[in-house]
Amino acid sequence: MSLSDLAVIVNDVSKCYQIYEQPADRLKQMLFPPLYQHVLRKVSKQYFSEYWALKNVSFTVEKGQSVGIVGKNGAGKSTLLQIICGVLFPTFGGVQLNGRIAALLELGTGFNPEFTGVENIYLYGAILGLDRNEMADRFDRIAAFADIGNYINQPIKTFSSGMVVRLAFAVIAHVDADILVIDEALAVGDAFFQQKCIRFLRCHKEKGGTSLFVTHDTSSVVTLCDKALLLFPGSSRTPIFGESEDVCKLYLEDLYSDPERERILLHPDKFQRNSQEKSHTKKTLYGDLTSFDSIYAVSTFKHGAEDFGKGGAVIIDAGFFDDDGHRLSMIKGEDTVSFIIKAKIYRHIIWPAFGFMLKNSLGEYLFTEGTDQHFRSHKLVFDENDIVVATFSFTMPHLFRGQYMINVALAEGIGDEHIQHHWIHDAVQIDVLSSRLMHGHSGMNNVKMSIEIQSDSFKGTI
Ligand SMILES: Nc1ncnc2c1ncn2[C@@H]1O[C@H](COP(=O)(O)OP(=O)(O)OP(=O)(O)O)[C@@H](O)[C@H]1O
Repeated sequence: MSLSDLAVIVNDVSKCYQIYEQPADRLKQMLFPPLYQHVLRKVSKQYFSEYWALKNVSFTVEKGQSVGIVGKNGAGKSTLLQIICGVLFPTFGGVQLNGRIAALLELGTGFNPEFTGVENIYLYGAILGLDRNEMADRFDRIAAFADIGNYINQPIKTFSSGMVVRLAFAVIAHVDADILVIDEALAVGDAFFQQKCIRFLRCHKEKGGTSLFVTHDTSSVVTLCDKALLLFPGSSRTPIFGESEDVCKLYLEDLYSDPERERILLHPDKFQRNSQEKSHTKKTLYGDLTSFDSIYAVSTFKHGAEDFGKGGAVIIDAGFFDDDGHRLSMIKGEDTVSFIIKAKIYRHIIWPAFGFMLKNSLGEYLFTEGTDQHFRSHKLVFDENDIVVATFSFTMPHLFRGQYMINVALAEGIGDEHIQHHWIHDAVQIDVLSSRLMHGHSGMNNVKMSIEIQSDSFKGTI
């Protein structure tokens, strides 16, 4: 691999912070630096202790790769990103970049709180090397992406943290950066904005762009990143760089091997079987699943959501309904529900097919359903001015905690050879308020659980 194939080269980077116990020590260190102490013939004294946040970090990122940076709190992830972006100097080592970099670091970095959103867009552009005309060309797209309405004309200091992230992401998404650096920013925006950012990041990668993310969410690293870097607090271990899945496994191992966590959880002596239980040789316990409901809040149809299509039909409603046709705003895992898509037809359509896709916060499709194959033999035709309604009835799956979105679509044609007449991103939102799942994407329905204990120490049977 030649140097020109690399976007980022991090070469033996170390960062030492000086820790002062009290503010006066910082002043003393400034007034009496070691050389001055030498001149005064005083015994050289250091008023700070050293903390090595990073030690000997080296890795390279190829053009077009996405890299996730993981590690426990205080492992040095943000420090490393700041060094890569050039806002912090390393104590030793260096970073080489090949391409234009745009970063979303700590909330509001690069923005002036006194300036309006509009002024900050131009300021941010200037920092990234784009002149006023170049930014003016992109302004409408940036404002549409940020979607913060008239707040864009207000000073940034009046923005909520979510609005700051929306604006910052909108800018870095439109400056034609080759390398994007993002520090936990996606966790701040709302679910619709997150989906928009994920779509943008996938698109950036498809076009050959490079990205570096800091996150605590290993599933997003495995899904979005080719490689990952694991850092350890206080540089206690050598950083590990490798395939994202392997590195995330090591990160989880590191996280769960915390001795403090084990000390709290492992008290075997506190849990003894009672004497009555000891009189049995076998005991079967049945799981009480009813006390662990999965409960979801479901939005209504989002009019004006992002969409595309040829316009031969327009989806005018979508949502969850019960058997009596009432729209549902609250659903439990395993409830029987109907997901309904309603459309108005604007021209003659042959082989029409409805579909919907349930996505997690990373934009991954967890479930997709479509009418295409099931209705082929009916040789369906829709005509201008028809109102058509597709109903999908099913038992609601158990979902992991988080926010989910549903895309809805109406296409014409068979299989992959079809025209999308109307596709709406994020038409309906599901918020999981409680979940019986501890891991994974979704749980199985109608699960019965039991545990049988067989032991020689038991006497008798139940
Ligand atoms: N300016 C500073 N002065 C002194 N110590 C600092 C400074 N900035 C960071 N540190 C320390 O360096 C270590 C690494 O901090 P950093 O913010 O890079 O970690 P992180 O992995 O991003 O943590 P988190 O996941 O909690 O955001 C921490 O122990 C932090 O206290």
